Amino acid sequence: MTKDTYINKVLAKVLMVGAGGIGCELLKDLILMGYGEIHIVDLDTISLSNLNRQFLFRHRDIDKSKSLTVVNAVQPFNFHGTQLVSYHGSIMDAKLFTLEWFDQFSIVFNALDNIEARAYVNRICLFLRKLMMESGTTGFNGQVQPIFPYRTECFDCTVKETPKTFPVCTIRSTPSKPVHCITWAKDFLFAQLFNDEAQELSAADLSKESDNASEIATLLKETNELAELKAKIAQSDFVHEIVDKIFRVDIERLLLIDALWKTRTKPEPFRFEAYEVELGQVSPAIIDEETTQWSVAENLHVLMASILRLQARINSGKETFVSFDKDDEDTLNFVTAASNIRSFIFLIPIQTKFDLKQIAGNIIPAIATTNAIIAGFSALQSLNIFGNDTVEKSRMIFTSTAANKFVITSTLASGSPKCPSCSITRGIMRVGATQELVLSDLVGALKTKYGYAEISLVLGKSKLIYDCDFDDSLDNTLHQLGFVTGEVIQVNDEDDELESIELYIEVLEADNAIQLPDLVIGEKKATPRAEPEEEHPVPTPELDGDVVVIADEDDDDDLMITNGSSVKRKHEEEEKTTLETPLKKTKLDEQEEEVEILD
Ligand SMILES: Nc1ncnc2c1ncn2[C@@H]1O[C@H](COP(=O)(O)OP(=O)(O)OP(=O)(O)O)[C@@H](O)[C@H]1O
Ligand SMILES: [Zn+2]
Repeated sequence: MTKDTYINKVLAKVLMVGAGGIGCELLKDLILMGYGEIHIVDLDTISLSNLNRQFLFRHRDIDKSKSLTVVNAVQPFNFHGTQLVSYHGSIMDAKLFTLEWFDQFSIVFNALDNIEARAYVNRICLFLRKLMMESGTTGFNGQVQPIFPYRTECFDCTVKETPKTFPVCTIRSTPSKPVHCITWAKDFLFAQLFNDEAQELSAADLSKESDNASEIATLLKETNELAELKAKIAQSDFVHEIVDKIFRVDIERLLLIDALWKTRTKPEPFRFEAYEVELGQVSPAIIDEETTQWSVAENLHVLMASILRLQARINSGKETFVSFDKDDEDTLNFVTAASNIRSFIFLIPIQTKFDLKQIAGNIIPAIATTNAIIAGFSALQSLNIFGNDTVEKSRMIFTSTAANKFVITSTLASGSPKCPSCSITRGIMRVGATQELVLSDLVGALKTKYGYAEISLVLGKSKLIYDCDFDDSLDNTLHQLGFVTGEVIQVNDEDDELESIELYIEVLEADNAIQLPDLVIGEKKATPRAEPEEEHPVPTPELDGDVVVIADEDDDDDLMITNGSSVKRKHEEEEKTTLETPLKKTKLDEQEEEVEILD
């Protein structure tokens, strides 16, 4: 490191987003490297399952804020006296984290676990032309991507595959894989019985997925009966009624729908009586045997035991409902046993509790070593930023499981001309008095400033607020239309001659003018926000068994049932198992071979 690099680094203020698996490692590295000031943002609290790899946390820290806890945890080795500032909140909270706030940092290190937050930070860094060090790991795979805005590929330059979901009818009527039964047990059965916030699908939702009227009627009936049973949760025969309904009555009803079984093997309704003797001989210790495959009677024992415990928790009044959590033994036991008995009925292989936990909870195990390697390279790569030839010296880094190489590097590619984020000219628009300024003021200002003859305006992801055929809102105030700090507006040339632009809206308290950024607007070339094109197919990784990562709104590691999708049953065979984030191909400078890149 040269003297200049050292001085610049010591003076630098950097941001680290995410204090989880990569974040803990990265913070340690940045502190030991002697960065002057590090700000840390994380929205989460520490949970038991974090402790095996997020080494800055201890058992006593469970339920405490991650970002606040890491700051104290690193003090014993904060040899260079790095200033640390932490924030508990989502980086996407534009009120808390304004553009001005982002602008104070020389580098933004992403140590996140979801596409949405990464893409958000990417866009902010593009607006501010700020360097971002993107990193991610999944199991043994990991990568670091330095992003120099408008010079090298940004996070959105490669197509990110939407996480996999399953058609509802596969889950509810015709499961064929363990993961279908797990999803049913966790997202349908468990949620319906023990979680008040569970939402059930309407007939309209179901009809989008199946053309079979009797199937839809059966599924709705199933759910209504479950809701009636749930009302009996405090009663002593609850357990037997549940088992009989879900594993016998519901299955018998499904069997009446001939169309479902023309090409599929029929399920066999479960008869409690057939296992009564064996059930009496099951050792209660079976519940702790995580890596053995339980017999049908053992699954039945665990199911009944877990229902009793969950029933007692709710009856005690301490909890009004219980949510599935892979670290909550009662919920995991219930889902394992219910899923396995359903698998048995549908002639699908049974899973051990250990395997099921991976699938239902944390799907691809996070590996501490991969996090450590990736965090190390993320920190090391940041040193390039302070020297000369920064782009030329920077590399993408990938972990490798090949016998003779641990990491693979590649030079940074330039941004894709089709990228919805970095192929578009962007700037920051500052507006005050949004309660007084009306849309026509803005339309006029935009046309004058940028030379458009006629424009259309799209607010946020897709809200068209103005074009020449839709001028109803011209007299509405910007406030009424939803102009708030953090929102983005896209300006398109109705004549298709000039490029579109995207403006980040920053609402100012005092000033009442519209301040538009100076932008050079060329002739129209690519269509912004274009759909990803076929010519860059995203390969689907081969995974063993049914390991999948599927995101829902709250937890990126959750499985979920497709809900209201327009995919009908005939497409169900097309379902794919995917990683949380996409893979793409890139050329390598050293090996001249192609590798798969994991974001
Ligand atoms: N929008 C966001 N703003 C701030 N922090 C975020 C945001 N989204 C995710 N994070 C944080 O990024 C970190 C990612 O770390 P990691 O991948 O290890 O996930 P985790 O939730 O700690 O672990 P696991 O999901 O495996 O239990 C988490 O601490 C998470 O809270
Ligand atoms: Zn891009």
